[in-house]
Amino acid sequence: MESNTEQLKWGKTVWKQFSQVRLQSPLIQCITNFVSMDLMANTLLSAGASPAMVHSIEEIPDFTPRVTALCINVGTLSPSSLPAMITAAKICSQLNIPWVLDPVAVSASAFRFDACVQLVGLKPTVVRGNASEIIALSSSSLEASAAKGTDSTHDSMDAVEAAKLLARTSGAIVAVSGATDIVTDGNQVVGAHNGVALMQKITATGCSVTALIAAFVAVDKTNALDAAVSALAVFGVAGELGMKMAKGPASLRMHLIDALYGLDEATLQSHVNITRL
Ligand SMILES: Nc1ncnc2c1ncn2[C@@H]1O[C@H](COP(=O)(O)OP(=O)(O)OP(=O)(O)O)[C@@H](O)[C@H]1O
Ligand SMILES: Cc1ncsc1CCO
Ligand SMILES: [Mg+2]
Repeated sequence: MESNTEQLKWGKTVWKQFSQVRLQSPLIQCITNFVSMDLMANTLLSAGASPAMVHSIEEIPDFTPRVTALCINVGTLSPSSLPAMITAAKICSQLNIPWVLDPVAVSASAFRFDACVQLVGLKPTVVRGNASEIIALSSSSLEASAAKGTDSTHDSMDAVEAAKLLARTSGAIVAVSGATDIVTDGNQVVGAHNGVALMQKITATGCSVTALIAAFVAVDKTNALDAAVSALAVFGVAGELGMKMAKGPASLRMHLIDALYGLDEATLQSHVNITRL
């Protein structure tokens, strides 16, 4: 357990960044999968951000330069959706707009693996995946991964070295979700221990926390590591608070969103559990 002073410091950082999201209401473009759109948009709205699920390649040259941050998620990737993702990522990289990549089920196929490798090459600010996704993406071959679907078959702590390697080779901040959420720039490693296991039984909680990371990075561009830690901690605390009222995954989904919307400084500070690893 980290010292009280360290916890208090993290509590202040997390609250400061969350307050900025509420104050600035950053416009977050999400090019995401069909499963996650609803939960992702509602997560962003309850956190105070402004979501826009604008996907069409025809709209990207007009729209993407005006967003505060972009979230790209390959969950239901197709040959027709990939060019829009690449175009939007290129615009963000050129215009210094932060963007975040969620490599959902990166090992599902060679097409998806190659697409994720290409997107990582377009310099995302943050890459957030579950442990199996980050382990697969950090290796250079598709064969290395056992998990082919969207759920992790690894513990997040098993992915620390893979996350550091991916951060060093890509230049991105890498976040791994799980019982302990891990965030690294390739050197420092921070663990956020909030959340409840039942969050894994609600589809798209991972996708939604990636979008929340985009909202936090949008308001603190120069400190993407802390922003990613803060977003993961806030979402985890909302899960813990929601769990007090939930009867199962469906009601947890509802109560998590309510808890995120109503989260106040004192409650956040007393729940945040972040340590350097
Ligand atoms: N065992 C656990 N204990 C506490 N929180 C957890 C646990 N597992 C996952 N979480 C939390 O659940 C959320 C989703 O993480 P998860 O690793 O399930 O993402 P994912 O596999 O990418 O999900 P999806 O693909 O369905 O969006 C994160 O906020 C994470 O911190
Ligand atoms: C279940 C599922 N399939 C493709 S994307 C997605 C949402 C969780 O990642
Ligand atoms: Mg996922």
